[in-house]
Amino acid sequence: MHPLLDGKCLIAFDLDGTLIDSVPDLTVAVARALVDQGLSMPTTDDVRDWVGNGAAVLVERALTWAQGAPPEAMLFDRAYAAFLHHYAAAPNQLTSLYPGVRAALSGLRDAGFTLMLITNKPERFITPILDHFDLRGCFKLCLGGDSLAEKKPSPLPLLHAAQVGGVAPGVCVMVGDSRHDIAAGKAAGFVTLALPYGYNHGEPIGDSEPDAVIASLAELMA
Ligand SMILES: O=C(O)COP(=O)(O)O
Ligand SMILES: [Mg+2]
Repeated sequence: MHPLLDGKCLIAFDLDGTLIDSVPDLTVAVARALVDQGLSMPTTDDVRDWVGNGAAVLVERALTWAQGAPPEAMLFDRAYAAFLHHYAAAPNQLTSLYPGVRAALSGLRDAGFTLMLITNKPERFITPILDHFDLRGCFKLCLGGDSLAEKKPSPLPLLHAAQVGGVAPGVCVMVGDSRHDIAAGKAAGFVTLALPYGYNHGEPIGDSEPDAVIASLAELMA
């Protein structure tokens, strides 16, 4: 077991860039949404840097990139609706689990940890994706970016998770790939563990000063 899990009982996991490599499917949905508006298509590398603040900000960043200026409200509304439509049609076509995820989640659950999922993704996409990978049963609670009044980097969803788990923030851990996970974790009083392989706007996750950077989820059980 990783030493920072000592004495802890609740672990909150981020989804995109932490458990799943979702950028290929996000790219297809964003590209289709932009083409629907007569705009040009981004690449996977473009989209990777736009992920992390939820779907609305993703679409806003994509439109700003395509037009060279922030979108007007009507264009945004059309493109956002198109993105939701296209992503809902194929959230799992090209998405894969990162190495070590399945074994770590089942191992930690069997070791007695309460596992929760806190993503900035819209809540409606959580169940289809977790069901696809047969992971829904690992989590006691799953929160999306629109489940509560605030999303990460706000500590609100993490504090809510601790409350639902009936434990103090000091015995909770946040595991994530982006500065928003680490900022939320620090503000909530959680221990923070970071993965370097995900999506962090092109910055090294160590810059956010998590309590530790681990190479993969396998290190949680090692
Ligand atoms: O939808 C996003 O922007 C990212 O979601 P995440 O919080 O699971 O990384
Ligand atoms: Mg993430």
